[in-house]
Amino acid sequence: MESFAELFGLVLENCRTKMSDVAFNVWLKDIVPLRLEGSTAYLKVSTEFKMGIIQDKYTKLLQTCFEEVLGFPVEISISCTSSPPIQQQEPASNSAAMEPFINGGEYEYTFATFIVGPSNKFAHAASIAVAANPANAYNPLFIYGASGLGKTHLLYAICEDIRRNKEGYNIIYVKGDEFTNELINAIGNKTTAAFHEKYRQADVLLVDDIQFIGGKEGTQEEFFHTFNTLYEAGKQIVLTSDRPPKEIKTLEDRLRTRFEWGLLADIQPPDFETRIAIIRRKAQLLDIDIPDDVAEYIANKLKTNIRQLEGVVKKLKAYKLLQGTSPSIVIAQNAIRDILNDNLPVPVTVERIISEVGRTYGISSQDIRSNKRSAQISAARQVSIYIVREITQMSMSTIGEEFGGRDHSTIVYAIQQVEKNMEHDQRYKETIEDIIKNIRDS
Ligand SMILES: Nc1ncnc2c1ncn2[C@@H]1O[C@H](COP(=O)(O)OP(=O)(O)OP(=O)(O)O)[C@@H](O)[C@H]1O
Repeated sequence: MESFAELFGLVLENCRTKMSDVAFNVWLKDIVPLRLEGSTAYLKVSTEFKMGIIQDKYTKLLQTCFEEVLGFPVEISISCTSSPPIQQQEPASNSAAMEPFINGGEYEYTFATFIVGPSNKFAHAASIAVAANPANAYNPLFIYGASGLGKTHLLYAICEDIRRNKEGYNIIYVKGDEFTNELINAIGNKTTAAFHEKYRQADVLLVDDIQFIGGKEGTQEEFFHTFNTLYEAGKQIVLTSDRPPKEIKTLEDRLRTRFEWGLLADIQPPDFETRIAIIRRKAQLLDIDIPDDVAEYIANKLKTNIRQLEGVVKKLKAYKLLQGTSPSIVIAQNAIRDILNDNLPVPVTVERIISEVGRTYGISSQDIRSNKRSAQISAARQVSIYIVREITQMSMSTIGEEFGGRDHSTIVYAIQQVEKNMEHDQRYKETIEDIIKNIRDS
């Protein structure tokens, strides 16, 4: 289970099946899960009155439902917002690299839990070599492949392996878009020196989804220097991307060539046998029996994304816990339908587009929406308007409203300007195409 909140969601669903809807909605629905510590579940509600009722009437039920989900008994400790605060143990917010090591051990992203097949054995072998011999095997190691095929898993496995075997190594894991955000914040807060310091002191730097720096000039400049400093100092760099460097449009040539200096390793969608092995492994971890015909059915239906395969197994486990139904082909059909629906693309919002354009040009969303007329802000605003039209197909007047009540002709003019610039300026055109791709892919 990814988090206590998610797990508590299952517990609540379980409770819901054992009481009336009204009672559930009145007493249990709004409970806030705080944390699970040892075998005590800490929960919070909004009033003392609710707290009293739950303690008197529903503790037993909650305990039963917890035990059915977790497989072991728990004590319930419930507080209310007006009672003295309980110290919450939040994980350190800036340690993305620690995430996989504190997930309660349900599914650690290690080499041991990575199933190797023909589609990923090259990337796997390269990752093992890099972890065993940082900076002396392949540098940089560039792993690429479509979403959900195990790139992040391999990065975490490299981190974990080095952490275990090379004492004192400074390992930094960051996502491409977080690197950009951190840089923008550092510029805003005048802390760029600290930013340089942080990244240039890494012994191993792992950047997940590096494609997100494409088209962002300031970030590329910064990353170029970080890359050179680390490379020249003999430090290991590992990058992942959804495509090879030559297909990341608007990546500066000097970065593209550097990314190709070491080893490029691709991951392809898994073959049938690997898909079955992954389903089996996940089922074993979640302690659920999946008959062969059901596993084969799932493997035949979901061929391109391992995250979805795992999602189906999790759903089967949830059905078993909540409804007592054992995995069958019919249940698997439902689970697959749920997963595919969950994965329908989320509609892109205007805010999302503005913020992506803002990040590319180093301008805040607020300025893009404002009436400020500086050349840079106006240019970013025009690009935002163009992309909103491209992606959402909103009417000109609705776009005008989104951008602070601008009239129809201003919107038409902005779009025409961008189209004109795109015709004459290849680089400008590629930047816009890349922003659109980033938005559509994320
Ligand atoms: N070969 C494998 N063996 C076991 N589990 C795997 C394997 N490949 C992927 N997974 C699991 O599939 C899920 C998705 O993998 P991961 O997050 O690494 O994909 P990704 O390629 O980084 O995707 P994205 O580009 O969307 O971030 C994870 O839970 C991961 O553990």
